[in-house]
Amino acid sequence: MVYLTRLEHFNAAHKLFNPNWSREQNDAVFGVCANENWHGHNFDLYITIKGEVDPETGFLMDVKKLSKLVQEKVIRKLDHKNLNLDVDFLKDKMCSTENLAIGIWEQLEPHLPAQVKLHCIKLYETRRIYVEYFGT
Ligand SMILES: Nc1nc2c(c(=O)[nH]1)N=C([C@H](O)[C@H](O)COP(=O)(O)OP(=O)(O)OP(=O)(O)O)CN2
Repeated sequence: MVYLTRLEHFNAAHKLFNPNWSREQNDAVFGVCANENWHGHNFDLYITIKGEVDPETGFLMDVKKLSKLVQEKVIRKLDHKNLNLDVDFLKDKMCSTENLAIGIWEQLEPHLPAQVKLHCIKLYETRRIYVEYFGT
């Protein structure tokens, strides 16, 4: 079994805000991240797939094709977007890094070629904050 990782990148705005709570409760729980007028992040997204090496190519999968797929199925929906307002797969969800990582997995996993499995979505919200998701 071999593991292959591709790094992608996107910028997006969001706020952490639970619409079922009062302004005060949101401020108390999320602090500046609940700022009504949004804040932004430069996200780094590490996509790790696993499987066996094809002896004819030496590849698990052509990483350029993986990148194209991630761009098409994930980055296009997120880059330069407002995560609370613009992203169909986050509708009615809290825009945390955890939910974003899970959503990215769900967008990508069904489209991978049969010979590879998705191993991990690792998503950096800031240099110091990241989430790893390994599926259900
Ligand atoms: N479990 C989670 N906790 C927090 C999340 C999250 O997605 N999951 N997100 C946030 C905020 O979005 C926040 O914007 C984090 O950024 P920041 O405070 O800038 O983070 P850093 O600690 O890296 O930066 P400092 O410069 O140290 O403030 C909060 N919590």
